[in-house]
Amino acid sequence: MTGVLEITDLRKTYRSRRRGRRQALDGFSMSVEPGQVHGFLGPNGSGKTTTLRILLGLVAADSGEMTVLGERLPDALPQVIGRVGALVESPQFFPNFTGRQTLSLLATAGGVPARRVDDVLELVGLADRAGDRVKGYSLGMRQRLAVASTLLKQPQVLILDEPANGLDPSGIRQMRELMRSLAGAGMTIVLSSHILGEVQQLCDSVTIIAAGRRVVSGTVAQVLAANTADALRVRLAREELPGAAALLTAAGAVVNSYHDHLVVTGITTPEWITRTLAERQMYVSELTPLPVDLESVFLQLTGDPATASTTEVSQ
Ligand SMILES: Nc1ncnc2c1ncn2[C@@H]1O[C@H](COP(=O)(O)OP(=O)(O)OP(=O)(O)O)[C@@H](O)[C@H]1O
Repeated sequence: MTGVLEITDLRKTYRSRRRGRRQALDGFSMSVEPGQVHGFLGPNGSGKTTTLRILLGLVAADSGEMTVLGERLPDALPQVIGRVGALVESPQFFPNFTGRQTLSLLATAGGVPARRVDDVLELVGLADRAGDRVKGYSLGMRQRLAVASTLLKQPQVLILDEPANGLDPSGIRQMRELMRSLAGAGMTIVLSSHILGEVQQLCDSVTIIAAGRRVVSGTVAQVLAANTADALRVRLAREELPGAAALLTAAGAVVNSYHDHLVVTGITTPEWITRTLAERQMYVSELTPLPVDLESVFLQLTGDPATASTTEVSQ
């Protein structure tokens, strides 16, 4: 075990009288190298939050091994927790406190020197608004205040569950810049997210989980390269799409139909498509290789229907 964070064969089953037995983690493993921004991705209910809660000692695993910064968890949690910042549940702030008062209170409670408050306000870009009450903050500012609260103790590892959830594009960009500057300063960041385009832009490496098991992990470039599907977008007159889809499918291609085009995979020679359709007097108006992105890889590997509709719209 060499990474900053190592998880091996983690298992967890929830048992409740009302909901019965639910296996949240089924032999899940994950590894994060130092100084990386690591995206932890999976469909709803795949086990992300359970993993993060187990790491932080909020829930007990049934079995498996975990280390953070070389310390074995959960036994060494008291030794390591001071070096780990985490945001797994949205923190509640007093609305009438200012940002600075909020952090000062947390610094005092955590035995952190008061001068650190201004440092973290600067780091998260809230120094100018530190004297304003939290109730006047945007959601993005509150999220950055929450991240600031985890930075007070100068952690080496930051664990964030959906840090960009609910943010508008400018809030997402500010959060991305914050993550980049923290990683640039040497921090290792693990973040779960559903915003796959954002993860692709921000993260160095990813782990994708589905049904409590790891389905893929590696650098973003490796994951994309290993899952390139050679997909081609084929456009024809709309009324010809159903006939063309049937013809290409019968000839051995894998075809997905969209309202104004087809996506064809499993074919390495685009000329074959043009010829096969032209022989039936169907003429292609566009034939374009589709760039593979993390969203399509995620969909392909997890079969997540929630993401499928997003993929369809964006093609
Ligand atoms: N306290 C609990 N009691 C019973 N079942 C639970 C509990 N917490 C989670 N589960 C179940 O465990 C599975 C994994 O849930 P988890 O919250 O870890 O997934 P997730 O990947 O974080 O999902 P989301 O993206 O929706 O937050 C789900 O089937 C969920 O219903």
